[in-house]
Amino acid sequence: MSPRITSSIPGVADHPVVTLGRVGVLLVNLGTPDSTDVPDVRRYLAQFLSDRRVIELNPILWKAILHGIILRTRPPKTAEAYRAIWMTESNESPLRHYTREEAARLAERLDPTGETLVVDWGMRYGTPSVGERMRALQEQGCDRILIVPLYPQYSASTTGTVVDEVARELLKLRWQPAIRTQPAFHDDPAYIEAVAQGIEHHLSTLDWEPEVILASFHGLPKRYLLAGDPYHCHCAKTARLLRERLGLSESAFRLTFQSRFGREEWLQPYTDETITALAEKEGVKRLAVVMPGFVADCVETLEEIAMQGRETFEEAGGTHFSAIPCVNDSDAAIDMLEALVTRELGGWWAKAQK
Ligand SMILES: C=CC1=C(C)c2cc3[nH]c(cc4nc(cc5[nH]c(cc1n2)c(C)c5CCC(=O)O)C(CCC(=O)O)=C4C)c(C)c3C=C
Ligand SMILES: [Fe+2]
Ligand SMILES: [Fe+2]
Repeated sequence: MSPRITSSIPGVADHPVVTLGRVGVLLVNLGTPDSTDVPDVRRYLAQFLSDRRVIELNPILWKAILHGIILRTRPPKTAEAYRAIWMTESNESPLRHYTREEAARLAERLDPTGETLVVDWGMRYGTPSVGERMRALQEQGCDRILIVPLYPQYSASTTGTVVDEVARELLKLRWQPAIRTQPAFHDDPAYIEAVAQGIEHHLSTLDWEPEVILASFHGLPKRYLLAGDPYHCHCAKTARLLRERLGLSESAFRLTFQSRFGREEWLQPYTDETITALAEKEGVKRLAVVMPGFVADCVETLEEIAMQGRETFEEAGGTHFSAIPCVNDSDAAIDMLEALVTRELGGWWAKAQK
């Protein structure tokens, strides 16, 4: 057990006593609306799509398009997609549900008493915010915080903006905690193993075998790749490592990109076009899709792929379709997080445990 350093300011009677010496781990995911009501979805999209790491356009022009067109037309459609996948029992989106469960299960594994290490979770957009959870960790005596953006592949539009937000929070503080950030884990054996095991397990529950498996990643404007974003390369490496681990050929396991937004060119090949072409041009009847870029199931996996993707495939002549669940809060996912986090904490946690 760690000896705690207790600090207070002599002579200032009402100064809070701060117990230091704990380590905080903050899992951060993208974000999600608080409900499926159109105003809540609009508020969430407004915050998300105002982020200049996400939309790299002339800010004045984009503000006019966002408020003049997008936030008038998109929220009802997005709200409908969320309604189709909402977890009614806990009244929340799957992304929030699984992110919270991952944090709870990781805490249980690492330090069930919370004596030396506290695991928490937050969202880059919407609630609970990154700043709110960082403050909560500090209030619990965490003077060292590991930030874990839950994106295996690095992109400025996801990982980068989480780190920006953490830095903005630090700007407000006189007494800052020490910060570490979890690097991309797109090629980490623990992550590849968790996804591969998820694929194998899911396929073993089907009474048919896919002819092709698509590894479908969230897309990104091609412009961002050309500007130096490593995301495309990270996705390609993940797909190759998974293909090798599963022992599949390049035509049986293919890399695609989903979730296009706007009119410009995004990373190719596109998932929806590939699904149609596989059925129509290659005569593929049995297709499975895995989405390794998402640690937790969300509107993009459950609605866009599991629902719309199936419809697209069946309309094009396919007969068997299955969307493979993300690692979510499975044992394999917690094994992966435990491996990543303990490695990244290194001496930090060892010190707290002394
Ligand atoms: C230009 C817009 C977008 C970029 C760039 C972008 C990058 C990006 N996003 C994810 C992960 C997720 N995105 C999700 C939803 C979502 N993404 C965009 C747009 C961009 N994403 C929108 C408009 C939406 C909202 C839904 C919709 O209207 O279609 C989600 C799901 C959130 C949930 O609550 O379920 C995730 C996760 C990555 C990994 C990424 C870049 C690599
Ligand atoms: Fe997105
Ligand atoms: Fe989408």
